Amino acid sequence: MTFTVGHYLAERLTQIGLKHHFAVAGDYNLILLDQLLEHGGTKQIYSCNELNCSFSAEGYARENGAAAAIITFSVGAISAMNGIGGAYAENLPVILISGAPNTNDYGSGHVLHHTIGTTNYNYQMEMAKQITVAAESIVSAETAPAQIDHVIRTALREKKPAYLEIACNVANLPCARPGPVSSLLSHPIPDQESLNAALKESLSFLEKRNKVVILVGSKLRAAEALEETVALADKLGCAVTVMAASKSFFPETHPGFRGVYWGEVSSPGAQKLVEEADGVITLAPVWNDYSSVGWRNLIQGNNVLEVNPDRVTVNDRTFEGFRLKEFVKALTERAPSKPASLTENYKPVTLPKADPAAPLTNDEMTRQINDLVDEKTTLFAETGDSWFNAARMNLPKGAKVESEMQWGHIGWSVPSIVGNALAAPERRHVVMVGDGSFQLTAQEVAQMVRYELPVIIFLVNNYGYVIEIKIHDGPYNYIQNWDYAGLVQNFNGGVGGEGGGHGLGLKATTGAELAEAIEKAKKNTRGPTLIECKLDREDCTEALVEWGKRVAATNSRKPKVN
Ligand SMILES: C/C(NCc1cnc(C)nc1N)=C(/S)[C@H](O)COP(=O)(O)OP(=O)(O)O
Repeated sequence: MTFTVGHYLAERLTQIGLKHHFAVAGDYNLILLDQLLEHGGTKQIYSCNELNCSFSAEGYARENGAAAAIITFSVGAISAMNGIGGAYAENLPVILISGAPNTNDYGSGHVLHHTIGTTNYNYQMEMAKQITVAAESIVSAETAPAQIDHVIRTALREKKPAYLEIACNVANLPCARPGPVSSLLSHPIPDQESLNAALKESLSFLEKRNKVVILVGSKLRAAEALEETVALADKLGCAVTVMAASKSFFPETHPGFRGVYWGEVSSPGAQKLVEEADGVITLAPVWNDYSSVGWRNLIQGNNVLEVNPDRVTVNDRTFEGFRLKEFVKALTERAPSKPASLTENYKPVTLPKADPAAPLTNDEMTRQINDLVDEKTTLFAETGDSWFNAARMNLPKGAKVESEMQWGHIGWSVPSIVGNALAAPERRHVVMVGDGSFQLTAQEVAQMVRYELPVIIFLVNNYGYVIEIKIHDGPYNYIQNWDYAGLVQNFNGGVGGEGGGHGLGLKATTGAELAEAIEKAKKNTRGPTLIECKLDREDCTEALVEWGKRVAATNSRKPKVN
């Protein structure tokens, strides 16, 4: 078999640990898809559309560390760019690979199908450059190895998406074979002088502090320092809180864990603990308008040691030239013991069991889902009140929560969990998704049927966009109701249809019905189970109401008059 450009790409994707890649066919990428199939190092998984394809790749990268999505030029790529924007926002190295026009068409004056009808096809590359850390157009086999390596190496180092477009008549051209993958995985050697200076300044900061608290942020996983953070917490002996977007990034069974810090909607006691501390170590935080509750609760300033993936800021000095992981390890070696913030034992909030016969409530639904979560569960929390339901859950060690609180594209969770489930078949996959979000990407349940993924979907039917209603209500927040449970039968290929799928659709209007549905879901191991939880529209978390008021006030600030 001649080794081709497409085989080179396939070899590199396999070398960096991918076992799958995601694709939607189009005539610009068919020859490339053939090369990937011929190589066989990664299984080709198909999506219903390119938006879902990019989200499935993003979900795969959350578990596997990296992912690849292959789509067709323009009509496919521009859809996929939404999920790539999300991968950028969420610090996930997804390689977006687009088929591209035949090299003979460049500069020919030809108008090509699927394009915007001009003779310049560069617009896609220009768009991709805005949302990736590296972008290359492959029009020759000779330059392909260097371009492919550059894109993959940069994505892995920066933990951000990258972009390749490959001309459709180049994908099967003969190409040199790649060398060791180590050339793609190396990191710069840390600048020891800067690391020592940052350490010295940080130890001086800590020596002068009494009540020290760690606040774990959502870029900590991309910084690959979750274990190092536990070691730091053990050495300091202090309280540890997490931001909502980093829920599960620190073990909640750890003796120092003290809940979620989210300003005025924090776990009980967490706001006081963080805001009254005289020294807060923030690890890879993302401070945006949502995480700071409309800029009210920003933990920065003289009492903060801020440790970011590429920079440490403390005592009004800032240091760079080393990785967060290296700094945290060095700090742990010399950090003093600071147990003063651990005054009382942590009392996690547990929800009371409701009357099984009573109409289902948001609290009872959350309580039962929390009971379902075990050490091998990955729980996806879709944008909406599901964020707040996940934040208030108590997690066993090993449980994972996935959310998309920076990008916040509703519907992300359904395709994303497809990718995540393929990356970790040994784990249980559960998603909480509202009716509004589900309507954007519902068709990806069909891929759960196709690939026999036993995902448990809690479809939270509160009849509209409740988070938006709480922020700012209007007719635009109300949607057509679907028969969500009934939809699954269609994805099975119809009753007795040729689809032959094992999806299951159930409804729950009481606690008892929900408990029964969950037991059925646990037994349905060859396909998804969608449990439509019917809630009253007004039944949402108090945290959402309080947070929504504050965010609404921030959104309605008057323009500054100069
Ligand atoms: C419409 C929108 N956000 C605006 C929006 C619109 N379009 C995209 C792609 N992403 C977005 N976040 C949001 S959060 C809805 O409340 C989601 O509704 P639902 O899934 O039903 O959840 P809740 O009822 O819990 O809010």
